[in-house]
Amino acid sequence: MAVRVRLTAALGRAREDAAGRGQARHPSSPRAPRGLNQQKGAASLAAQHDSVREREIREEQEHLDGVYRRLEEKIHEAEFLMDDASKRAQVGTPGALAERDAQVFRAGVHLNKLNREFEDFLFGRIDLLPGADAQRGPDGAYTSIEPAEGSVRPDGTADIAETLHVGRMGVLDADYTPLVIDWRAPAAAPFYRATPVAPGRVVRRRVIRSKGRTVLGVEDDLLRPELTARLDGRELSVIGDGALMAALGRARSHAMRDIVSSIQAEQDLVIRAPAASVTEVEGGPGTGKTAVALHRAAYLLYQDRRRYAGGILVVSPTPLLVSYTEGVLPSLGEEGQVAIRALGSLVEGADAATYDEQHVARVKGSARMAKVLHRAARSSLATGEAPDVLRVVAFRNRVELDAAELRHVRQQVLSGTAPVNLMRPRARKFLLDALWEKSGAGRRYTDPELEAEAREGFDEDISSEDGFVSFLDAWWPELTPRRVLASLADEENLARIAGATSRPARTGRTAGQGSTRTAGRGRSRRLMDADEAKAVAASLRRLDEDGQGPLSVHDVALLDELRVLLGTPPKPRRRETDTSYGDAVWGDPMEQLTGLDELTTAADRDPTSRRERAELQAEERTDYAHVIVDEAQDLTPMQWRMVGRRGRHATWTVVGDPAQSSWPDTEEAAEARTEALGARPRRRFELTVNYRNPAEIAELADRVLALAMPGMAPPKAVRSTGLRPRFAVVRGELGAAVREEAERALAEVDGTVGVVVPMGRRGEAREWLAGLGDRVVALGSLEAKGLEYDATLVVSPAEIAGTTRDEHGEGGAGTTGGGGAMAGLRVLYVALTRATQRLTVLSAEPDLPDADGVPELLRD
Ligand SMILES: Nc1ncnc2c1ncn2[C@@H]1O[C@H](COP(=O)(O)OP(=O)(O)OP(=O)(O)O)[C@@H](O)[C@H]1O
Repeated sequence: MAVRVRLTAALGRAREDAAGRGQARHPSSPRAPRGLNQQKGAASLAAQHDSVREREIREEQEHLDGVYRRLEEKIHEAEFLMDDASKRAQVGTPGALAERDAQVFRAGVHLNKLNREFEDFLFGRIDLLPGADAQRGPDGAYTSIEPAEGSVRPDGTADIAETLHVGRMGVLDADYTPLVIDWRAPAAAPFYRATPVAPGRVVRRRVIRSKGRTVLGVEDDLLRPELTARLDGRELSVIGDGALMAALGRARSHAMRDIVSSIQAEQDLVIRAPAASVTEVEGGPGTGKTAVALHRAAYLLYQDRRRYAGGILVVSPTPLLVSYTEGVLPSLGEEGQVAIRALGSLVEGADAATYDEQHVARVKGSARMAKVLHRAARSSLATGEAPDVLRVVAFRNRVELDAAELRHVRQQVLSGTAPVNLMRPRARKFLLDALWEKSGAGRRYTDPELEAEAREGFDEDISSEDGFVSFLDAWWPELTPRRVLASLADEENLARIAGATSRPARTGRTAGQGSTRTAGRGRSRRLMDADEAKAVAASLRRLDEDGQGPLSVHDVALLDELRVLLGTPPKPRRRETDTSYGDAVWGDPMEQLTGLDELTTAADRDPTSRRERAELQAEERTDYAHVIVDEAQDLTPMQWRMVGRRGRHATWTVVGDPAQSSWPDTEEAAEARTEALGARPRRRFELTVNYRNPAEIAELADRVLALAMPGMAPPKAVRSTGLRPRFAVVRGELGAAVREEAERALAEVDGTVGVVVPMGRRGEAREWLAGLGDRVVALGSLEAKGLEYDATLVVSPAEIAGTTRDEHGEGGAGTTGGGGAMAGLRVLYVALTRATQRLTVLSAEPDLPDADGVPELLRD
């Protein structure tokens, strides 16, 4: 007989083993001191539990064995298809080759998927009441969300009508009954969405833990605890402590895991939101924004592979976050069509990981830089190297344009709006006009037709003169973004272009508005003050005059802006028609195949299409079908412009948390974001539960939130560990104290330890921690974004927040006052919310710790 115990109505869950392991989370069933008889009773109950648990695991194992038998059949089928396809290749007619290519491709994709060893291929199950109608969907499951009338009898009993197993991909039995439903299929939605308040047809939700082909355990949630439900005549049993808590309690590694088996209802709504226009998601630290964004990418590909063949771009703030998250999509069975890029790597050839000092970053990221670069692009032609006289021979006479005349011609050319490099034909034409005028030849003709003929000859003669061609090359050279950026390392040049004076420049929106005057005329509107120009120019001296050298993350957005301002020769646009097979459109079919390198497709043998495909890939790097922006609160206006260009025709998912923004000028960034996303309609979602931090850590972080964003509601921490944050004070040398606390944290947790230091101390911190192993990492405060560790050591909150004087170059976050001070507190908030288990705060003198070591900023 199955054992069934009802637990709190509030939780709406029942646990078979409430007498034992489940009690810590269910205060309504406290562990009472037990007498001997009670203990005996408990022992026999426990034995029963164990046998029910074993039986349930055995049943799931049988199901999993059946699934693998079916998968093996499919693998044999795929191998047969591959074999057959390679024989067709020997026939050699174009029709046979095309057919073979399609077959190779389909079989390869299939084989590749099936061969992938998922740790938990099958992870879920739902037991359902009969549906309100008897309709079945394409995956063989009933489509109705609501139960049929009368499915629950008046005495509170009901029969389970359908059991669905949920996994990483769908598997149908030979007779088309669903053995496993893909987690993204509509039929799997109730697995994530059902709650005790709105259970729909779901009576029991089960998470199955397996490794390879072995089922290790099951965890159940009872969604309708008031029912006595039977499956095949036997009462439904309920096992385990709950999958979510089990997942959250696991030690962390340096790679994010997928959450496919425990996605929560509010997260599922975001993942499955229709991809129309812009989906905006806000939520505090640890609410699963990054996880949800990545699962959404997998969901969108599943829903509409053809549409998203144009690529999905995930924009991440740092390379660290890219490498932390990049395993999630492959674990969900999706690779190839999703590019995860750090902001510093969005431009081809750039791979920036260096950070500018905050006051420099603030100027480089600001929208006024667009104006500065516009002027720079146009004034870069007028360098000292440009020739200042043009001499040609026309009608056997010498014709000459002097410096003033050439300047006039350049201004005329630049009055157009095209990108500078694309104005070269216009420059050529205006030069010829000026030479014709100067030669006086036009005045000799009264007949316009004759004049036009003579002019045509004149243009041809002059244009083919070597002297004219080399003049044009030197006078209107092709400019590269890197070179123009490097030209701003010259402080005088930058100050002139930016109209810099010693008076402070107006920041934000107003700074660049209203003026049409150009730097070339020397009366330009002021876009920077003298100090700003000096600091920005100095930061660019890392580059040589060709712009080669280490770029900062903020330089990359400037390069992208210049790329557009300067222009590149247009490429022929074409869509990916020659790589489509049947219903699906894919990148390169051969990339999907496993162990089949010896086979080539007809497309591969054709050099033209190979080139076209390479061009297509290059083109796709700047134009995606869907753009996902993670940590969106941190994009500067210039970065929004850069990202916006990559999704001009895209749908968007934008996730972020204003309370974690390290950008001081939030209004300016909001405007840039609006501009990047255009007038597309927005759909907003909020995530409210913090899955990362235990309540004890969240509570401390909330104090900083109250300072940084007064009135903002923090997310609710889902669990509590009873471990309060530790406060320590540096007594001697900072490095020794950091090392000691890091060692202590390493001893306390099994997984990772993150040591968050002010940006300027990154280098030192790595040395302090040398030799402690790869479980511990040192991070600058801005690098901690999005990451998490089992234990975190936060070093000098005041210095991280920038509330102390910055003596370390890149140091504190908010040294520029006003918005900068608030931004600094938000950076501290990020640092304090990285720990999944333990947090230590190490204070130095500027933190003004009290007798308990609690720094001033973190006191109540
Ligand atoms: N439904 C879930 N089941 C299991 N784990 C979850 C779930 N949702 C989130 N998590 C875990 O919570 C942690 C935080 O998730 P994530 O990093 O996506 O949050 P975030 O909102 O992006 O945080 P931040 O804003 O601080 O970067 C991760 O370890 C993630 O795996």
